[in-house]
Parts: sequence; C-alpha cells; structure tokens
Amino acid sequence: MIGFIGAGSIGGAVITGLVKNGFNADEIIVKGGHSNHANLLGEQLGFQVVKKVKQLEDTDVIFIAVGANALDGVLKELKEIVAGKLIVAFTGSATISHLKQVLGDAKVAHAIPNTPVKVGAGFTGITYSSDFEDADKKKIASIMGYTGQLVEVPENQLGILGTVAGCSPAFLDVFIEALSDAGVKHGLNRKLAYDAAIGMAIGASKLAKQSELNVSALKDEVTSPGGSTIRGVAALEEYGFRNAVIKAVDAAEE
Ligand SMILES: NC(=O)C1=CN([C@@H]2O[C@H](COP(=O)(O)OP(=O)(O)OC[C@H]3O[C@@H](n4cnc5c(N)ncnc54)[C@H](O)[C@@H]3O)[C@@H](O)[C@H]2O)C=CC1
Ligand SMILES: O=C(O)[C@@H]1CCC=N1
Repeated sequence: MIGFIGAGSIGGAVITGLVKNGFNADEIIVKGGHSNHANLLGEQLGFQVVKKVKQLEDTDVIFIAVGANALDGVLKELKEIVAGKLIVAFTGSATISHLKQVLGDAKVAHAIPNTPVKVGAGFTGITYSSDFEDADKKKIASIMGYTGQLVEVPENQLGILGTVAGCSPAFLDVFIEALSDAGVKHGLNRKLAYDAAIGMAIGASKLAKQSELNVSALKDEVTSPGGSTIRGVAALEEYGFRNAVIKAVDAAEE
C-alpha cells in the first residue's frame, strides 16, 4: 500500500498518473486537506480517502504533497507511524536534513515531479537520504515509473532540476498561449491555433528526444536560407527571448 498526504496540483497529478497508467487504485490511500480535492479525485479514480495521517499506518511508502506552510504539521503527525516506511516529500522547501531531523530514523527522499506526470510523461528529480538502500530506491522507481522518468541527483542539483523540469511546464504553456495568440492575430480560429501550437510542441519535443542531432542543429534544419523562420528567430533574439528564459529560471531559483 502507498499513501499520499495532500492531493492538490502535484499530489493529484501524481496519483492520476499512477492510476491512469495501471497502478491499482485499491493500493492507494490519501489523506486530504481542508479542500475537497482528495474526495473529488477519490470519487473519480477509486482510491480510499482518509481524514487522519494515522490511518496511513498500513502503507510502506508515503508521499507528502502539501505546501511549505503545512509541512511541519504533517511531519509531526507522521512521526508517530513512520517506523519502517519510506517517506518521499514533494514539498519544494523540504530538505533531507530537515526531514531527517523531524522524522528521526525514517528513510526520507525529496522529489520534484512535474505536472506531465498526470499523463505518464513526467520528469521527476529525486534525492535520497544516505540510508536508502538499492531495494528501497527500486521500490520508489517502480512506483514513480508509472508517471514517467525518475532521475536521482545530488541534493544541491535538485532545486535547479526542479526548476528546469518542474516550473517550466508553466513557461512552455505561456509560450504555447502566446503562439496561439499570434495565430489568432493573423486570422486562425482559436481552436486551430491551439491545436497547431500544441501539436508542434509535442512533435518538436519528440523529434528532439529521438534525433541524434542536438536542438541547435534541429533549428538549423528549419531555417531555410533567406526564409521566414530565420527572420522569426532573429526577432526572438532581438526581443530577448533566450535571455527571458534564462531570467525566468533565475527568478524561479531565487
Ligand atoms: N504544482 C507543481 O507543479 C509542483 C509542486 N511542488 C511542490 O509541492 C507542494 C504542493 O504544491 P501544489 O500541489 O502545487 O499545491 P496545492 O495547494 O495545489 O496542493 C496542496 C494540497 O495539500 C493539501 N493539504 C494542506 N494541508 C494538508 C494536511 N495537513 N493534510 C493533507 N493535505 C493537506 C491542500 O488541501 C492542497 O490540496 C509545494 O511545496 C510545491 O512547491 C513540487 C513539484 C511540482
Ligand atoms: O511553483 C512551485 O513552487 C512548484 C515547484 C516546482 C513547480 N511548482
């Protein structure tokens, strides 16, 4: 059995990704907060929803998906039932040393998933406490594998990985929205503009993943000499697109 504490944006996305991709909903217990998210999602997906952290006693892995302000309260309650469990916190501000300090001997991990976990196409960075054994890591990997890729990194890289993969779905959504706005400005209807922008983002990402060329060379393949694309690329540079992306990551990191 696995447990979740919190089923908001990221908790809900991971649970959805698990169940939609074949993880048995009967094996999931969720302790929700004051919002009705956990109950609503439980009705849709068929997992059990409980009111107290203590009711997660029979689980062997617990994912914490509450915000920073709720973390310490949750850890305090968790301490009573934590023996022998693996604890994975998604809370951005959690650190291994803080989790260890509060939970004592429990094996703890800090992970930053991204919202594409919801459709099994996530990219999650994870750092484990030093007492995690290979079998423990395998157990976490076998669960998170339903939601996409899981990559172990040292704790000092988790933040930036979490920004590049975890915050950036929002950055890409802004790009897709802006691209579709431009399509509408030039006469496309909104649905077609979104279909084109989203279809392009999926296709270009798939090509970047599968091609032996790096993205710079893939860009070169699109930019015909004297053509329209290179003029667009030049305009992106003129208006600081590359720098805006780097600054967005800087801002998120701060
Ligand atoms: N949204 C995202 O894409 C990602 C978020 N994170 C991190 O995950 C944490 C949560 O973020 P979101 O899911 O976006 O926030 P959210 O506000 O959508 O979800 C938090 C959920 O926790 C519930 N909650 C609060 N106190 C609780 C308690 N005592 N017991 C059980 N549930 C409780 C709330 O009702 C809410 O549904 C943040 O620290 C964030 O930095 C990490 C990776 C990605
Ligand atoms: O905005 C946030 O705090 C979280 C961290 C990664 C994605 N969303």
